[in-house]
Amino acid sequence: MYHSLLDRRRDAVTACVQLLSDSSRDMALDPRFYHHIGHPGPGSISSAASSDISAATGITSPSIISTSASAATLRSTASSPSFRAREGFAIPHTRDGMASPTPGGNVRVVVRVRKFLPREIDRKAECLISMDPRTQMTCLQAPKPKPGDQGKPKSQARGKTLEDKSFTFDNSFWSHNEEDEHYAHQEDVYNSLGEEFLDHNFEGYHTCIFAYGQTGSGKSYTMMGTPDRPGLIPRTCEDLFQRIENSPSPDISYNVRVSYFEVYNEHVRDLLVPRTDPPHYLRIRESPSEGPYVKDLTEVTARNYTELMKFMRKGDVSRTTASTKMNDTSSRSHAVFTITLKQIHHDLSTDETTERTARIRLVDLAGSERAKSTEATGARLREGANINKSLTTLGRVIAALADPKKLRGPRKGKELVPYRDSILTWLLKDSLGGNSKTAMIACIAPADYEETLSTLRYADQAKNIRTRARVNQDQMSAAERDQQIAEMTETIRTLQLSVSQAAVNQRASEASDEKLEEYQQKVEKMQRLMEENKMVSECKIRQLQTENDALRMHLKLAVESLKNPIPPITFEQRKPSITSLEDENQPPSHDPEDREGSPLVSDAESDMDVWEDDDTITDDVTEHEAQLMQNHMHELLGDLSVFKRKLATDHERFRPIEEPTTRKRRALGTIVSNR
Ligand SMILES: Nc1ncnc2c1ncn2[C@@H]1O[C@H](COP(=O)(O)OP(=O)(O)OP(=O)(O)O)[C@@H](O)[C@H]1O
Repeated sequence: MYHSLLDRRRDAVTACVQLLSDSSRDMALDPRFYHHIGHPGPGSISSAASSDISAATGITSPSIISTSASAATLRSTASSPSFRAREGFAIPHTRDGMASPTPGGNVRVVVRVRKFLPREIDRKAECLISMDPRTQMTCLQAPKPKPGDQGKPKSQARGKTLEDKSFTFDNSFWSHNEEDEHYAHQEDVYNSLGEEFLDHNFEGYHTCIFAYGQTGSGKSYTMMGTPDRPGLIPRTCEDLFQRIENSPSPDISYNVRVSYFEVYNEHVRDLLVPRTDPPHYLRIRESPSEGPYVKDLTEVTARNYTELMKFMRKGDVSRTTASTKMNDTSSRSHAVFTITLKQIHHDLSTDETTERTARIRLVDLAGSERAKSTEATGARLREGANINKSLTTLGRVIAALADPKKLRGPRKGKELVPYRDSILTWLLKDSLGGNSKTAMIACIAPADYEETLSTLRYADQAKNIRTRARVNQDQMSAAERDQQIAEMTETIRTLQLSVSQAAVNQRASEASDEKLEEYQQKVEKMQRLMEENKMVSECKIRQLQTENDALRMHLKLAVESLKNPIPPITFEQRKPSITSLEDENQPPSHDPEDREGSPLVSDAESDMDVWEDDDTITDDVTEHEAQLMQNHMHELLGDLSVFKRKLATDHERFRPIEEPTTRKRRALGTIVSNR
């Protein structure tokens, strides 16, 4: 139905344009009319073919975005969002759901050195780091020998081999002293890393940025920042919504969801729910399609930047921190902030929807620490041990991924990456070695040789990891989507029955638990699908409203143009130059006979007569044509109303009646009461 209406409307508008072009051959139509309908206007037909504006509707097609995005090299700041990702939906049309594979990329590794903290200033610490902004090289100098080491060569001081070391990274951020012209502010870190990663998200890639380093090296400062110096996470959130709000295309809908959890002492805790005593820990599951995930993790929709920040702060407050000797507010857990960006593009002409999903994972790891330096005891010591355990596993995972040959097990070709040896690495499996574009920010303190060397070695190894990021894209017609929902409804009904049956029969609780879990997952998936359907129908309504407005404006302008045509521009003919030369030598004639003989005067007069005649004829024609077109337009508006009514019905049908969580709870409540 949508198609036939659309085709009819398109034909009619084209006919109107043709009609107007024909009738305007001898009169000038208001140029605003041509501009408004996206028609090139008389005399510029050839350029129409390359126009990015639909001749039928005047609505900017997404391809115009890619034209503007051809300035792919544009750089921008956080306050002026990047245009690089604005490629619209120039989607590679694969129907298998997973869009075209793209060549894998290496993990991007950057390093950032912080300024001295008061305790370092107090002990007159020396800065061991230097960076070359040209080559992005980071140099670590061996510390000066202590008084007891006097006389020994520098390399043997403290009984250890301490040497100067150099490493080259994708970026070396110098944040040690603000007076330096190369000082890297929070904004600089975002501009050279966060912005590009957000571009990837809009292209449909999953991304992960994680901060790594010893305790007190500046990870939380880089990721979260402070209220007056926001870090990478708040900047990403802000830029994300700025881009969405500035999105010029009415046919793309956006959905942003967020979750936030911490891994504390090898347990996962939801940071978006209030703390409980005893703490409620979540379990980890692995699905064949999604990989490892946290079961029952809260995922909420954020409609704007303010809401997103509210969730971020809520989670931040809930995160486990404590004061240690090395850091007053030391993070005692690994925090994983995840934003899921869904872009749904609806093509009105084919009634097909294309969905891009990107997961933005921003991880602030707990810092590695030496019990000797932190002087921790009791709970702090146990936390430290667990932090170190997961970071050591992370190191082994990085080492395995960076050199997979080393870790080929006894079975030929089988890789052994120890993801499962810690909760952190298991959950980050996909981000570290799978479908993700990943970056590591190695944070270093300026005056700790050994810890910094260890961090730089990790970072150096991580450079060799290759991930296999691909665009996560799905294409579906409206009919397919409806069918999927119908199938899912049926599956849910069957599952619900079998869960109730299992409960009634008091069978092994494990089997019923599995069914229950499967049922929950299906219900959640269906809720998401319904939500997306709602977005698609909202998108259709938006597009139609735009077209409707455009059509009304066309009608108004066309009728105005027909009723009040701009008179054609007449050019005063000049005498041929030879005549002028001849006439210059003669006095002006006042004889009426002479005037009659002059072709110039008589032509001008006859022109005037013709114009008067044309005007009378045109008036009749335009009245008639205006009437014709008005009829056409009325018909079209009628069609559009039918179309809108159909959409409103769809919209009503797919509107979620309750909050998803309430629904889920009720569904579960039903099952529990059935048991
Ligand atoms: N680039 C920087 N500029 C100014 N101050 C910084 C910078 N980096 C870190 N700091 C300061 O250093 C201190 C420690 O930083 P932060 O808490 O971010 O360390 P961390 O690596 O997250 O530590 P932990 O692992 O213990 O949580 C904080 O007071 C922070 O404000």
